[in-house]
Amino acid sequence: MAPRRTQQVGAGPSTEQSYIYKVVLLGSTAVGKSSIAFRYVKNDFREFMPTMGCSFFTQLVCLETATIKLQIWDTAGQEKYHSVCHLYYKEANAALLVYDIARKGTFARAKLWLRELEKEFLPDELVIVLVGNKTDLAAQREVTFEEAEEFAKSKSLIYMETSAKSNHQVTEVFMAIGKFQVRSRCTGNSTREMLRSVPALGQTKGPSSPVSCLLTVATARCPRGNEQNR
Ligand SMILES: Nc1nc2c(ncn2[C@@H]2O[C@H](COP(=O)(O)OP(=O)(O)OP(=O)(O)O)[C@@H](O)[C@H]2O)c(=O)[nH]1
Repeated sequence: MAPRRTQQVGAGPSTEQSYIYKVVLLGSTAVGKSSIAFRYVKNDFREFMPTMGCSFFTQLVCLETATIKLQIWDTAGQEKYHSVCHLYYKEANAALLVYDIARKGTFARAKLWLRELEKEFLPDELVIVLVGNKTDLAAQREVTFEEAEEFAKSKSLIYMETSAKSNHQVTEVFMAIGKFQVRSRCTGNSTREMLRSVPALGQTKGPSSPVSCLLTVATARCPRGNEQNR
C-alpha cells in the first residue's frame, strides 16, 4: 500500500512527478539527529547544536522518475520535549529512528519510539528507517550491526548506519526514503513488501543488502551539488 498522505505537487521539469514527503527524526538526546539533518542539508558538521522543540529543513531529492521535496522535521530528544513530539510526527510519511551505536541505551529508546509509532500509524502507512549513527566511533561500539539489522528485519524496518561526522551514508538514508516512497507509489507495494521480496539478501550487509539492492533500481539523476535547498 502506498503512503496515504503524500502531497502530489504536479509534474516536474519534464514528464516527472513531484511529491512532498514529511520526514521526522526521532531518538534520544545527543544521538546525532540534528547533525544528520545538518550534514544532509548543509553538508557540514558542528560539535554542538542542541535542539529545542523542533527544527525544520527542506531538501529536494531528484530521482530518475520523480522529484521529491523532503520536509525534514528534527525533534529534540531531551525528555522534557517528549510530550510535544507527537505533534511533529503527525502526518509524517517517513521516520528516522536514530540511535548512537556507542550507547546501547539509545537503541533501547529507539525501540520504545517504534512502539509509539506503531500505536499512531498503520503498518504500511509510514516508512521507518532505523539509523545507527556515529559509525566513526567503531572502537566504542555497543550495538552490533547484526543485532540492529536483525531487530529491523523482525519489524520490517529499513536499517542503515551513518556517521554525520565523517559523512558516511547520510545522503543515502534520505535517498532511500525517497526511492522507497516513489517505488511504493509506482508498484503499489509497501516498504514491507519490498523488503520481503529480497529475503535471500537479508543476511548480508554492504552492497548486497536488501536496502542497497533496492536503491540501485532507481538511480539518482542529480549530483549532490545540484540538489536545491529551499
Ligand atoms: N563522533 C560523532 N559525534 C557525533 C555524530 N553525530 C553527532 N555527533 C555529536 O553528538 C552530539 C549530539 O549531536 P546532535 O546532533 O545535537 O544530537 P541530537 O540527537 O540532535 O540531540 P538533541 O537535540 O538533544 O535531541 C554533538 O556533540 C555532535 O557533535 C557522529 O556521527 N559521530
